[in-house]
Amino acid sequence: APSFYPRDNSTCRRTKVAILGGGVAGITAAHALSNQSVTDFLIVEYNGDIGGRMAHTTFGSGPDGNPYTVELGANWVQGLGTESGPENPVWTFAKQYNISNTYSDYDSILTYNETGAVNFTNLIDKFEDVWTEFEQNAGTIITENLQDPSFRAGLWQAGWKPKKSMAAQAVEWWEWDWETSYSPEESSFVFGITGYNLTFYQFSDENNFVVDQRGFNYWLKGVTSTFLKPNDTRLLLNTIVTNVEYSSTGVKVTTEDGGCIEADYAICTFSLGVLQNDAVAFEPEFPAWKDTSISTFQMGTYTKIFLQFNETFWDQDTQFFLYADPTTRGYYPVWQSLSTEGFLPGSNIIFATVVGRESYRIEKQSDEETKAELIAVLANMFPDVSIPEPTAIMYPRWSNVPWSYGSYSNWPVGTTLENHQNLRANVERLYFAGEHTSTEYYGFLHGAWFEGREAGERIAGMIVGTGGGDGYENGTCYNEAGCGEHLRYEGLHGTTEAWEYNSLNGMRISPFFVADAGED
Ligand SMILES: Cc1cc2nc3c(=O)[nH]c(=O)nc-3n(C[C@H](O)[C@H](O)[C@H](O)COP(=O)(O)OP(=O)(O)OC[C@H]3O[C@@H](n4cnc5c(N)ncnc54)[C@H](O)[C@@H]3O)c2cc1C
Repeated sequence: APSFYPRDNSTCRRTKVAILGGGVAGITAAHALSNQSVTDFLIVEYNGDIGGRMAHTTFGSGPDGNPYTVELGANWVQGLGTESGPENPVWTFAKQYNISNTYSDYDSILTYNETGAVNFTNLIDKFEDVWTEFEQNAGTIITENLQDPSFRAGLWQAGWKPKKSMAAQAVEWWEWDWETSYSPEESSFVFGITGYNLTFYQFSDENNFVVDQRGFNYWLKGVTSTFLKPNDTRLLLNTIVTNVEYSSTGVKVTTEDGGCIEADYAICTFSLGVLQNDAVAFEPEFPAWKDTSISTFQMGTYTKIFLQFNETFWDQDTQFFLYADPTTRGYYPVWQSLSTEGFLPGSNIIFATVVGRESYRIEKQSDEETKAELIAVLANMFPDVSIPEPTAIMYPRWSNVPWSYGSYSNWPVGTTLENHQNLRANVERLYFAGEHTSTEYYGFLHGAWFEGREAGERIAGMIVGTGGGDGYENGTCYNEAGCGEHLRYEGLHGTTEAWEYNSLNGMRISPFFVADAGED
């Protein structure tokens, strides 16, 4: 008998599929199972609510004395879609559940340095010209199976060399680090380009910012209510997984409250940060191919720091304020006004964003220390204003959140599709899904959505289609790339071959097709 059999059978709950995590991927996995009439599943969630990194909290106070709702994690629907083309599923649901949102107008921007307002928006145009050139270079790397260089090298070869200009570095941060939470030096060139294209060319280049006072996760609750009853006993909230024992016949999950679940299959949707920080014990230890992928991919940190004042002393009609610090790249570079029409007008709330090393630095500081730095930056940006004392300050410390350990994943330099496929691949009966397993849309809500669906369908295909010789057959497998086990690579090649860009490796859409569409 497999070693995971519980010492005391009577204490374990039995289910067909244990879904570990109730974020977007976990919920869509459960939805996919339900759609194939597999209703014997349990969702185990650390927090008291579903949504995971689509998480909100209350902040400051409004005219009625009640606080505002602000998003700590995901805030935008990114790449909405067009009438004729495919639509981002998150956008489809955002519309269905009337999620309040506003189009992010990236032309609504003012630029600053330590002397105050200075117009360097021409550098934004210049960067965008370079982008057109280097995406062609990325195409060549793919077709010719060449080595994946850093995003920095890609920029450099296309003529973008910002070293001597803090303004150019601020623009680069706005265009790159702000999205990926890593620097160009740390990021993959090829998968940076494909990731960008598959969201912003396949769907559209529009990003809509959510200000719904019910919270962004309201749509996910709506979706959940279509297949779970209120207080459904299949959703275990406030339940922390501590151990996962897996084998070729099943999975046993132990929770901090002493409970356990025995399942035929499990889908682990914990973030890459959770996997990297040994927050959950997996037994047996993962094989080398799995560990290599977990340690290779990066978990970034993205921090929004919210400030409320008694007045709005910045331009009320502008959405974005970009600051080039004289000495430190990425030092409180982007500021967003929530006091602007379409957001939370009259709220007097503005927030700054930092990522990566700056996030780690301020996570170790007190709110007071960070507040002093923010006020000094605002004093640089607005030399004619005597910056008032904020009435509220708040920021999350994502890299220490025990159910996330970071914000979202990124692809490092010199990666291959094979290495990433190993991040997606199941180990025996334990399957994986989440934003980090998405080849096409890593880092995004919709990445988690597609991967959760695929994991649910792969398993449903096995459960529903037991009549077939392979354990599943046509008609019962909904997943385009097949059901059952994932492809995996026990020996990794140095580069990715052009034909490997296929759905078996999580690339359902051709990166070439998208690059062509983008050129039109
Ligand atoms: C600051 C920030 C900004 C972002 N901005 C955007 C954006 O604007 N647009 C966008 O599309 N995406 C954005 N993202 C990314 C987006 O939030 C994620 O891609 C997505 O929410 C990930 O969903 P998931 O299901 O893969 O993982 P998660 O949401 O992390 O779900 C995993 C679940 O597992 C649970 N869990 C973890 N450990 C345990 C345990 N031991 N026991 C039980 N349960 C556990 C967690 O509580 C969580 O609910 C942002 C993320 C952050 C943090």
